[in-house]
Amino acid sequence: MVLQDLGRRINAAVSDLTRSPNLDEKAFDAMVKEISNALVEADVNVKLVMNLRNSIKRSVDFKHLSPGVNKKRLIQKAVYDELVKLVDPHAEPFKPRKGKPNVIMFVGLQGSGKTTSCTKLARWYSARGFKACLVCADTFRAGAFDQLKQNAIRAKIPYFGSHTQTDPVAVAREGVDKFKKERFEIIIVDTSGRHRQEKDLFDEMMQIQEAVQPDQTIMVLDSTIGQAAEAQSRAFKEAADFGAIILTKTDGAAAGGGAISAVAATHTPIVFLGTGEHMLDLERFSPEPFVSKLLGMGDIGGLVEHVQSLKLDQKDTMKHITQGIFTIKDLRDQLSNIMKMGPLSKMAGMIPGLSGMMNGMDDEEGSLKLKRMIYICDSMNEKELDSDGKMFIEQPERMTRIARGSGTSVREVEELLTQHKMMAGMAKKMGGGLKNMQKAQGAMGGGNKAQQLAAMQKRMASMGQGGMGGGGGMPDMASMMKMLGGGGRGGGGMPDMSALANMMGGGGRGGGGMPDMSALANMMGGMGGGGFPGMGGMGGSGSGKGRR
Ligand SMILES: Nc1nc2c(ncn2[C@@H]2O[C@H](COP(=O)(O)OP(=O)(O)OP(=O)(O)O)[C@@H](O)[C@H]2O)c(=O)[nH]1
Repeated sequence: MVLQDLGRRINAAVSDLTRSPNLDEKAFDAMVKEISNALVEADVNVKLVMNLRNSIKRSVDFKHLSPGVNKKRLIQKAVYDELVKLVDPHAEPFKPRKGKPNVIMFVGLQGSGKTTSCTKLARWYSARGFKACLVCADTFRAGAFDQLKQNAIRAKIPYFGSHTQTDPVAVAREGVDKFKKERFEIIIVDTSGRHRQEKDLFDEMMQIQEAVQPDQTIMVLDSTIGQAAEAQSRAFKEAADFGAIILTKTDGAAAGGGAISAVAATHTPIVFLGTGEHMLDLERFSPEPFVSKLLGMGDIGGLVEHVQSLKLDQKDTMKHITQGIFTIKDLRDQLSNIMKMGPLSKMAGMIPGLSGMMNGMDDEEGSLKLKRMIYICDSMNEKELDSDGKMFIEQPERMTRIARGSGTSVREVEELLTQHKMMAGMAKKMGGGLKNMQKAQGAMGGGNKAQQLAAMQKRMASMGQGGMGGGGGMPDMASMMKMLGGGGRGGGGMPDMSALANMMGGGGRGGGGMPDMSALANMMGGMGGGGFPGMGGMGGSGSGKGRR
């Protein structure tokens, strides 16, 4: 059972209860029991589970409920709040300052995912405008420097290390001094791991700490150890003044839930979760978004952040859309942007209600479909790409040529052109409306969109809406629209929520295709750079395996 399954189980328990006609104390007790069992199976400490169970029961005291109270909402809110409490370390991590050198030192047992996480974090900061670099002070494991070097080159991060120096303290000092002189802002020092020798690990940590004076020391913990993470994080908290934790491999094990709650219980801040082997598989940890995501309520703030960090190139397309134009090349650019965002299943977790819907959807299938669409575009000549697609209707033989050139079928080419036609129609309708939208956005004070959306999500959560009990895991779009200011069809400065709703419905019209991640994410996050609604029907001709 992976973390997602834990969320689904809790979600199902709450939804079953709130939908049942007899919402009585007996049914409520059964729900609390099911949630507790799921948590214990995810290796959450039994004592913590008992506390959670008692707190939920106290919050929803059936004997003293006044008749007018909305039981459903009260129960959803109690479960949400208690889960947040369970994973909240109540400790603020260090925040790096721009324009200053911030030294971050990594420690952890061998194989915990330290070197991988160092590079992920350097890339994360680099994507957010920090000048980041890596120092390899792991002189213990042969090949450690080469591994870091390879990762760093792939992520385009400057690095320092030595094949000959055997003293980790000397390498760390030399590397940090060099990068400080070169005015790097995030200097990440990777140290050697030990195999179950905590004393050695902490001794070396102290020595390097002494030499490089880190602003933050991060311990990397493999979350598959579940609640055993408590002992390690407790020892670490005592040894490191500025200690924070990254929990890795949360993608593979339900025990991640146990590890998160165990670390939280020691009040050591959890800064990030490792969610896979890929460079982009690092998610900032924050209790409320984490629980929202776990319960299928999405993490809009996280989605916005993710999209912004990808620095997607939308300039040409946006310029076109403001003029009411949408060429096939624009479609191709959007398809590539979707590909850059990472596996569809991961994106889905951030979108309210979507993770449940994507249940069973195959990432490989989705990305294959996208690739074939890109191949089709790549087989077109410049004139065709810059066209509005009409030339294919006038000269259908062009389709045959392209199908042959791209190794696809004429039907697939037709589908792509239909998709394009629909989007071009939307672009035309939007035309100048988008310009107004950007103007209005400026007039709104240019506030931080990510913050606004995160606040909105918080509000949704506290209202007990969203994925839980929203009927089949879908969010309550009406209230979401209300919260966003009444929908923006009139170009009033807010995103086009009707298009968003369509996309959340994921190709509903087309019959179980892929939802439009790029457009959705852009609409939510890329207001400055402009939104891009309208690919809801994509995949309508797809495999139909979106909802098995
Ligand atoms: N699935 C998954 N695998 C991960 C994650 N983080 C790291 N890994 C994998 O875990 C393995 C060990 O990672 P390393 O980064 O080499 O571990 P390390 O702690 O630096 O190891 P030493 O240098 O030997 O101390 C590698 O195969 C990584 O790809 C994660 O979040 N999810």
